[in-house]
Amino acid sequence: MKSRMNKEMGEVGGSYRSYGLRVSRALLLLLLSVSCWPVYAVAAASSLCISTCGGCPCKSDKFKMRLVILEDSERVAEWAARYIIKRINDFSPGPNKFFVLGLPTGGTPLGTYRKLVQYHKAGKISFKYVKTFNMDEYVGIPRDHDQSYHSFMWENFFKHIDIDPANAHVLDGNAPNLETECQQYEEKIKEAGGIELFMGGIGPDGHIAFNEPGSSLVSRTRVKTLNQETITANARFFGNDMSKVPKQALTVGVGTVMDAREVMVLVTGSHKAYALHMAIEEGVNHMWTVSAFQQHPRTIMLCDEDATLELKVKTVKYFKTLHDIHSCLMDQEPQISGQCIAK
Ligand SMILES: N[C@@H]1[C@@H](O)[C@H](O)[C@@H](COP(=O)(O)O)O[C@@H]1O
Repeated sequence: MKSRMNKEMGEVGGSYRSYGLRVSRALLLLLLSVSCWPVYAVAAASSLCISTCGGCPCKSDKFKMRLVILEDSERVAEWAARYIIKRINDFSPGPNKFFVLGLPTGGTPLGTYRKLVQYHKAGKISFKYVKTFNMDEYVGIPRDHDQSYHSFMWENFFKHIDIDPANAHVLDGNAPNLETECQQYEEKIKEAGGIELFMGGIGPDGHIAFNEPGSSLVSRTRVKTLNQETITANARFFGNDMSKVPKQALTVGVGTVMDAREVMVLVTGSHKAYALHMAIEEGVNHMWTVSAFQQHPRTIMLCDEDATLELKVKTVKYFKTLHDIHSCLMDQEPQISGQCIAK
């Protein structure tokens, strides 16, 4: 009887509480709708403000995957370089606090490396207290081969900046024991404190690093046999002679990249458009390994207009609006196009 009374009292109390809750929720909504008005003016939808920021004033740094669309590859390179610089400088690295940066090779990040070198020469960024870990390396070609990823990184980036070569890590594709090399690479990343920002590129089949279609989405650094599409795509670097393209590589796993605190994937050109569609608009799928980053808490997919050709107009519009709002409200990234439309 007593317990029934208590229950009834509880229910009555509950209804008072839920009435109170409803009132405070209404007040909160009223407050949000007043303080969010610049966002509403742009987004024309209150749900956008709440789903992207978790509520105004949009200062949360927790995102789902973001897609930043810029006009062309030149702007992508500029944006990526400035973003890296901002992240390193905000981190304030020092002798006891190294910024750990993951890096890719390939044609796509070349422009970003060029810009980083320019900014370094202009005194805007130092790599003295930065440790880098590259994504991958071919197996079996000499380290000083002009197409090894060691040579690529040295020629295009490391030799132009003030990084201590001992802090610039690239997997050794000629190690006596390749499995041990891969295990030790994982340990070195851990010892360095994990990767703060991992920049990546993708192949036309949506692979990240050398995690070819069908790779496990929780894979770690390992030896990988390359598939025909990747060998064909990379033949351009070997005088278009497929027989000269290495057939195996060492690569960080999808899981290794997923462990990074932040990931930024560069995607440029119409030949990557289908991969971008699979990465953004379809579900997580090990046949398109880059799609795994839909489940990473802090991933930026940075692309040019050409790479969006296979996306729905609605998707492009949604992310473009979101990007403008974020750039403006977060003041967290470089403003390339300049104008903050929400202010
Ligand atoms: N292992 C590399 C990847 O890390 C790179 O992302 C991809 C795309 O290269 P590109 O940027 O030249 O298209 O090529 C290779 O497969």
